[in-house]
Amino acid sequence: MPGWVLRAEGVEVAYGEQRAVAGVTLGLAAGETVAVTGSSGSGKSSLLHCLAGIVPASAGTVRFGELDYAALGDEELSALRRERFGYVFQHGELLPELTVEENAALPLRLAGRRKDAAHAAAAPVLHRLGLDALRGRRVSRLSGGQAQRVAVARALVHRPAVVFADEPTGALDSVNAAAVLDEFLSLARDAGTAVLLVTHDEGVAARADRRCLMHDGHLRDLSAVPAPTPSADPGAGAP
Ligand SMILES: Nc1ncnc2c1ncn2[C@@H]1O[C@H](COP(=O)(O)OP(=O)(O)OP(=O)(O)O)[C@@H](O)[C@H]1O
Repeated sequence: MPGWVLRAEGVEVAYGEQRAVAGVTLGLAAGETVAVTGSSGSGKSSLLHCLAGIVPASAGTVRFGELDYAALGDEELSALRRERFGYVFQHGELLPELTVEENAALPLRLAGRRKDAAHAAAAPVLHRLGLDALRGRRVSRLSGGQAQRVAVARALVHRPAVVFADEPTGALDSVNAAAVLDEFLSLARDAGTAVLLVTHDEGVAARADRRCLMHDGHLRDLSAVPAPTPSADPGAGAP
């Protein structure tokens, strides 16, 4: 078994009577990208929010390394989310009045890094994402594709262990979506960051290392090696 950076076992997420996630076991290895697809309402976002420590599991366990979320206090869980995780959501959720580099450097500033140092650390990430010329521009004045690149930079700038991405390119046209996704995943792989990617888009999912399908709260690993099917003729191939 690989050394999982994140591991969910028998996880359930319930909203009152409704069980959105119904017993999911999933591990993420360092540097690995796992895509979860499934129809609307199948529980993809609920699973992602639970693994990200945003929504509590109503049953089962989620562990980051050896750390069991259920054993962490609110402060510890917030610190884990802020320092070890990154997030890319469909609508970026950037701060529109801040500049590109201020947004990208935010996780480092929240971790107590001084402005100059935080911006210096953000520079190579912005460069990889083709944002050099836009560093001083307010996010409110960017195109959708540019803003989503900034969201990717912000998710990765602090070299998190895991990035959670929910329809990360859902607001972009297909050309922009493919370009942003490629840059995102190659930056994450280079940094050894695991990515949990939730999408309904088969083209997006096809870029992941491993694919899982969510259906009615249950998860199936589509990359798992199928059990060998018994030969129709047991004697075939025998000497
Ligand atoms: N905060 C909530 N309160 C109550 N029910 C919720 C809540 N969030 C999700 N649900 C319900 O849980 C089920 C799973 O929703 P979820 O958003 O996880 O699915 P999804 O696969 O991500 O869907 P989509 O692709 O449409 O985003 C749905 O029936 C949804 O209505």
